[in-house]
Amino acid sequence: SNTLVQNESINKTEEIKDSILEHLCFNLGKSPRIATLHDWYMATAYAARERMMRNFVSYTEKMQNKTLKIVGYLSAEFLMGPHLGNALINLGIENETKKAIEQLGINLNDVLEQEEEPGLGNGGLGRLAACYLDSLATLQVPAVGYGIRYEFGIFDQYIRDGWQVEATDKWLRNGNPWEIVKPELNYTVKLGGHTESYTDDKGKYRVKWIPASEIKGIAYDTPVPGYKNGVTGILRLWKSEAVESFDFHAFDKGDYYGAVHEKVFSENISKVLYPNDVSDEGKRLRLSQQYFFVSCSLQNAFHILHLRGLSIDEFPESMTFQLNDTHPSIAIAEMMRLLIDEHQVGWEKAWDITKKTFAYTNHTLLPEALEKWSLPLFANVLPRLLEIIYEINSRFLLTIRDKYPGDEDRVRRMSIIDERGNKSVRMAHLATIGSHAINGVSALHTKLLKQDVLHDFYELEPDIFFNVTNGVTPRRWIKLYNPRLTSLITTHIGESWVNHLETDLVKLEQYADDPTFQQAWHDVKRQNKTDLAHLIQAIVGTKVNPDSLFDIQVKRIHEYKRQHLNVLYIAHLYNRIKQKRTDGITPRTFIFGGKAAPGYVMAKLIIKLINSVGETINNDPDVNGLIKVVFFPDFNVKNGAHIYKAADLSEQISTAGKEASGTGNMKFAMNGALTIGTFDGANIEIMECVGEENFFLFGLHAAEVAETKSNGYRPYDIYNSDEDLKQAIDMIQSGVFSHGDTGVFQPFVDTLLNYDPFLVLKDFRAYAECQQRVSDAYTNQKEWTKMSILNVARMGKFSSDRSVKDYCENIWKVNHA
Ligand SMILES: CCc1ccc([C@H](C)CC(=O)N[C@@H]2O[C@H](CO)[C@@H](O)[C@H](O)[C@H]2O)cc1
Repeated sequence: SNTLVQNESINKTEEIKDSILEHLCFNLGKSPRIATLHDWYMATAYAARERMMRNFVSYTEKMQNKTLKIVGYLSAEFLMGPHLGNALINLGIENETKKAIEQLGINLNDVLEQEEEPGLGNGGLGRLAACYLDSLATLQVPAVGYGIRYEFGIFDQYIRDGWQVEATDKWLRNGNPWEIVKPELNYTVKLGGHTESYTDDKGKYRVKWIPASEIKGIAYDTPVPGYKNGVTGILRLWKSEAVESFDFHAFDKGDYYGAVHEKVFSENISKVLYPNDVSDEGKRLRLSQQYFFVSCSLQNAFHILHLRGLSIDEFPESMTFQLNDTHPSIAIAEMMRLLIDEHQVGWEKAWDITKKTFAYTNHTLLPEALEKWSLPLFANVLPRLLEIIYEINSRFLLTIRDKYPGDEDRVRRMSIIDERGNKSVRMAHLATIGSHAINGVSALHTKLLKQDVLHDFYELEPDIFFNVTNGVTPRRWIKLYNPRLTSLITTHIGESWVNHLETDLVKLEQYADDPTFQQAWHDVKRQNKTDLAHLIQAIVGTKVNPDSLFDIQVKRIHEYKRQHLNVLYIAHLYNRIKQKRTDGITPRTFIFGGKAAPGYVMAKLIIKLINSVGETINNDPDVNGLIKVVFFPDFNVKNGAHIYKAADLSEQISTAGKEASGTGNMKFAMNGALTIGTFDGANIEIMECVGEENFFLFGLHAAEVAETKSNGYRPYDIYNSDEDLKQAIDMIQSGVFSHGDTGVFQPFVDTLLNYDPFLVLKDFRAYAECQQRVSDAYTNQKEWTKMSILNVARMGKFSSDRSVKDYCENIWKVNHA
């Protein structure tokens, strides 16, 4: 009965309070009287971690079970976001902890704000890995996330005079209560040097790698709680250290720098995350980082195999690895090296084990994002791995010549080695040839992958190509970050939806026409918008109207994501307002957010343009607040918490065929925003689920984009044929938004009028007309609210639980809860 439940909750509150006070004393050596907010955060974090560790230990015990197949998720990025809030939700103690902390005279939100975000990722790929770890634990799939413990994550973004300014992300400066160092789990990784072949005592041909340097990798484990199931998964991140951290002899000789040189060199490997999320820089340190964490992870896997008393032959049945894009794909060659050089397995058997063990997920079709390592660099950093790749390649090309006799062009196209120019290693080819399954991340993306980037490989082995459409975890992205919507949903359909989204969320449909429910739904959104308006006022200093339509575009800044199409429309609206052509213009607040890769000049110029247009419009009395423009700085998981729940309109306007999937689109729709979007990535599947009538679609389809380009696209002609567009561009060019400075945005205008590689001008008119349909629809709040309810109700498919189940059933062949 509920008195029992109440008592139980009271006891739990007491328990948690005591536990927080104990950790404050034992771990922090502080009394409540002098404790800082950060101390209370640390104490609460330890209290939560304590509850996870019991499950953690029993879970690692469970992993000993020989029959289980463990999933290893290899990713150079894990964008986990703050841990505390999520831990309380998944442990089911958020209410009791809130009470306990209040009884100690503090506010839970203030404590949560204290946590530094572990920004160990750039964007979509890194966040997807984090959502998948949550679902793996919630679905009780034995799994380990393997990655790099960067000392500095993605940079903090500041906006100075409208420009992005990067600052080092010292996320570890106040310590990290969530990680447990495992010094006993350390592995040596070789770099550089050369190889020597010899015949071993059994007369067998062997190769020895004499490295130029050796690095030590130390494991740091972070517990990953499943949702209310007593399961805690593992995120195992590797930190690089020197094998010998102090060279006494160099010191003796007074060569003080020499004495610590190895230490500095070694620790540099896991020092910082590369902040690019599309263009491959091909830097030596990046390749060393990739090989470092992959080698540590595979050596750890063989260690676990041994601890489980399993033989090398049983490797593929006992452990399977997912390659999160090509960044860890050197694993294919490293597996072969460990099997052949360290375990004396023959080539064929080693290859059989390797191919059965690995699967590869592609996350982008952009040519500049496909990793290709220059051969000389590769040979210099990883000489033994290159030898093995040559052997893999020559044996593979034999099968191609066999299957397609005389088709040398196909051989050239499929080779891992790109012989053109100064030769390079195509990592997507290595990943594909060495995997038993390849998948894209949305139906359209997988189709284009088969048609285009990996077409030859698809023709060769069509059955190993799968689609697994992305998903996001409803625990963090609805229950944690939108508590008002969560309780409205739960009071109407129960709470099973949180981990049965596919089957249960749709129960909401029955309330779509219910006026009371509609009102409550509208109020939730209104309150969330008010909260965001306060935050924007506090951080940016701009006053926005929570009754205006909140039109939000938050994601990494990139030309294919077309933030500049959005800005062009805003300039057009401003132009109409200045010309007193305001009919049909609904009050709107345009909110942007997103980081630009530090070396991406055009992306940084687009940030400046957004801020300049905003400054002009927000301070123009003629506009009088009809529209406002805000650039929300430092967009990350923590700030996303305030943004997704407050949107009326989600901008998913990438050039068709360029956004592999998108996951922000899912987070917005799951929180009641309607989408204006192109026929691209997962937008298509979202529209199929929510219904075309509840989605604002516009623009060219991928095939039309290709056709437009192949027919010779002349953006200037469109500029001259669309007066509204022309005037909007002329305003930017003539310095209307830059205090008369006609130079600052010249590169932007030139690129647009002469190249426009992402067809912004071509889609402008359709976008503007679609935005008018949005404005018209928003005037009917009842209808809009109904559409919003139906959007949420029909988003069940996009839970990361469904995605992980797809991987379990089609690729990893493992059971799940
Ligand atoms: C070599 C530099 C680099 C770094 C990261 C990447 C990632 C693949 C970029 C990325 O995050 N891709 C995004 O992955 C998401 C998860 O699948 C998708 O939803 C996005 O559409 C895709 O852009 C490419 C190249």
